[in-house]
Amino acid sequence: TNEDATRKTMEEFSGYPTDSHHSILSFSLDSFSVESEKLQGQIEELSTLSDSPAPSVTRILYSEKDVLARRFIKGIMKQAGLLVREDAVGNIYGRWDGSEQGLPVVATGSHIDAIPFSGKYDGVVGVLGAIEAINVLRRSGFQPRRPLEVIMFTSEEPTRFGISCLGSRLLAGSETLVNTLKKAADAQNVSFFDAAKSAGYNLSPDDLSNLVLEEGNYSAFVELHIEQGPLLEEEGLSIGIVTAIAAPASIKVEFEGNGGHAGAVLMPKRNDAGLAAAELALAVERYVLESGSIDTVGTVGILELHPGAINSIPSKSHIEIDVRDIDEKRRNSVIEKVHESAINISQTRGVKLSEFNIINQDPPAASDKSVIDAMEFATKQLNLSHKFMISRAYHDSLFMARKSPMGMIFIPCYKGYSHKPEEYASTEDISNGVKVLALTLAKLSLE
Ligand SMILES: NC(=O)N[C@@H](O)C(=O)O
Ligand SMILES: [Mn+2]
Ligand SMILES: [Mn+2]
Repeated sequence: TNEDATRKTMEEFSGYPTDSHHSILSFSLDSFSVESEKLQGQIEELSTLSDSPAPSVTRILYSEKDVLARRFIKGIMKQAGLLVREDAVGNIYGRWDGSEQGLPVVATGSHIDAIPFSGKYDGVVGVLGAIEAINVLRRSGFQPRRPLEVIMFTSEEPTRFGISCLGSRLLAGSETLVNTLKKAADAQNVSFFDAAKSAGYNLSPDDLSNLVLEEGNYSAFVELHIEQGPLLEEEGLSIGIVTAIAAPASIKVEFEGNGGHAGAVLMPKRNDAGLAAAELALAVERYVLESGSIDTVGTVGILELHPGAINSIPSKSHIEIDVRDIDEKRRNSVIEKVHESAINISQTRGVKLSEFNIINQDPPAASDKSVIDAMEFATKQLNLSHKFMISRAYHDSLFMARKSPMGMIFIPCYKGYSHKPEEYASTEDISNGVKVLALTLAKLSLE
């Protein structure tokens, strides 16, 4: 019965027979105390390591602020008694060894990089909250059987080199990515390897290939994250148990026309690369809306014109398109239509389609039943309201799912805001998330 399962877990949990279980049960969970003020202080302190003014946060991969933030995280991991190490690309690991050596590890983690002018909580709650979850378990006298590990992944955000989930993708193994990184450069034309070097990561392409995780290295991976949507708040629920992560794709497109004088060149004579980009952006919206499902979303987050002068017809345009859906086939058919459109637009407007490059086209990921069960068990033990839901944002979990049973825990955030300074999650909601994560890790560590 469920009662026996709970009693069995609590027995394993505390290592004491449960004939006097009443106090142990209440003790165990009651002793689950999150130092929420301290945690909030850490979130605030980390948010000051930013290249944009408060309340916004901007923290780009391998920037000076990123290096300071990494040092900050390693310090807090050490304070939590974790064994800290880093890999070649700067994924940072904090381990708490289990009572049984050599068993596959239960891991948790997220990211601390932040896109331009975003908020304090995206990713950060899943790193600082994970370290606090370890502290919660230590304070309650728990002893892990399988080792527990907190991971801070390098560059979940695609800001600097246009590649999302760079650190976790490499752990999942991607020779395509290794080859892409060999020639990758940022907007200032700094190469990936030079940027890494400037941050203290002296690595070679081989180092990247060698990062791939061995099968079975992790027995489970759980990521705590703000929902980045409004549902939990709207429905007054504390916890979201994520069952699947939508499939993201990103495309880079460039058009080239022959530009010219905004006054002197008459409309019939123009090959305007700017209008080509604008027309394609609207086509993205049209195809997404015509997909027949609310789950299909499309965004043109970058649209740049060259030379970028009011009185000069754009001779070049660069746009970046983000298309997502929980249904991979439906998403891919949108991408095909967008590609056809780009070709048609280039022909009708007499501009050259100089680039149509699909940077990534990732499959969706499903959470694993064993991890979902552990998250549901924890949420119920803590008497927290919850729902099962999908993640429309992508996360490092999308790639960890390729190497380990995966699950995610969502907490509500203010009006579902994210990727903007108004992003906010309450101390109470964060604490609930930390407790659910702690109990989930404990259960998975004993299994
Ligand atoms: N979680 C999150 O914000 N991930 C982003 O990088 C995204 O664009 O989904
Ligand atoms: Mn994000
Ligand atoms: Mn994130």
